[in-house]
Amino acid sequence: METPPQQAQAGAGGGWGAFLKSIASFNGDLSSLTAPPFILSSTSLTEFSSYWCEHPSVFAAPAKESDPAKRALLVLKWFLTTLKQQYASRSEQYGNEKKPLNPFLGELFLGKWEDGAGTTELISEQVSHHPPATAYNITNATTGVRLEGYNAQKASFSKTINVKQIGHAVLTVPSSSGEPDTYLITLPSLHIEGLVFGSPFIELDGSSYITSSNGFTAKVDYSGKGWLSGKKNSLTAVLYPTGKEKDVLFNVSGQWTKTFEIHSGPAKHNSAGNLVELWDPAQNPTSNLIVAPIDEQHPLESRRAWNKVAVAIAKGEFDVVHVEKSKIESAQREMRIKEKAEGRTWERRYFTASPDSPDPVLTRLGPIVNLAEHGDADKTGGLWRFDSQKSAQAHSTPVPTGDEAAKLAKELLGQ
Ligand SMILES: CC(C)CCC[C@@H](C)[C@H]1CC[C@H]2[C@@H]3CC=C4C[C@@H](O)CC[C@]4(C)[C@H]3CC[C@]12C
Repeated sequence: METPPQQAQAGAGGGWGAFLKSIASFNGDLSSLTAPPFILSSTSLTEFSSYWCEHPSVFAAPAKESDPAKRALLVLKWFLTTLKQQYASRSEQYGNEKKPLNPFLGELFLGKWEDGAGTTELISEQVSHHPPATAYNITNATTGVRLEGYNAQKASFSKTINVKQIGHAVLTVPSSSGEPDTYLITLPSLHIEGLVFGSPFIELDGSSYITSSNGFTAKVDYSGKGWLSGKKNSLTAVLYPTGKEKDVLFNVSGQWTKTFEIHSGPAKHNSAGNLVELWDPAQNPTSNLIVAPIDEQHPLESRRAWNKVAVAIAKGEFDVVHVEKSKIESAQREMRIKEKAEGRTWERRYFTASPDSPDPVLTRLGPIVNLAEHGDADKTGGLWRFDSQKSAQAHSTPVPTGDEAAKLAKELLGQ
């Protein structure tokens, strides 16, 4: 169905070669990259928020653990299990990484998981377009475990595409003994491998952190092929009481695409005797996200809004792709001009940008993981927080149908 890279390279007059040249001189805004057709995905970045919770029971598990250090370990374990979905699922599914659709302001992706963990609700919204930023909120109804966060990307070119993630996530774990735990999570940097061969895939770089209000910090180090372990997608992680990096309580090692092992104590003592757990994604199938059928969705929901583009991509009709994308882009441009003239801004449906006052979570935990108090708000269009009042309002408002839906689709998406 899709044109393999080699063919496209040979057939389309050096489409891939021209693309490689163009990225060598681009400005850092990934959404401005014009990629050759075969690398286009019909999935929008707003959908990527679901990667945080493809194992809802692992997500919710910390709520049932009474020991604070073990709770922090379960949070670290959950975070590590999400990496495979986040960063390798497209290459595993299609044979290579693809260029996702660039969401429009106000784009929504809504869904839920129903499984052994009960109901877990996903809300994802494009909260900024210049710069592009996506915010999400995921709540497990049974335990009250809740993740919220937002992210943007800053890319640079040096040998390949290097992506720094801007933004962070906050996990709240209710506890039976008083105050809920708050975990502040930072995001890894990544780069694209395999570019010159026309089969791009992701490798993670550097470190990321999880630090908690109950006094534990986890540091995760990423490395690829030809570095330390020599295997691609490698990771090591340590969990320690905040400020005492030498007092390693647990350590993790393995590959984020394959298996990883958790041992108690520092890595130098690792043996079968202190193995706490081995995580094998092959033994832990992901839970299926339930999304409303397209004709029952809100006109701004991702799969409904991009449906014509997605169909055209699947058929390989790239002139139609271009026409349909342009309709959305120009309707959006006009909407922004209109808003400006009327002195208003687009009302986000589920999130609100915090005012300039210091954010309580970032003030308390940010310094431990090198995150600024203002959350790099200038690079994400704001410091975005889930707004439960707005959400309640959205939940009680019926999804527009008929003429009302048609009017919205026309005005906002040019459809
Ligand atoms: C495929 C090549 C040629 C084109 C470049 C595509 C770029 C725009 C793609 C490739 C991989 C993508 C990343 C893959 C995974 C994630 C994790 C998710 O939680 C936030 C978005 C983020 C960080 C994506 C941002 C966009 C991204 C960097």
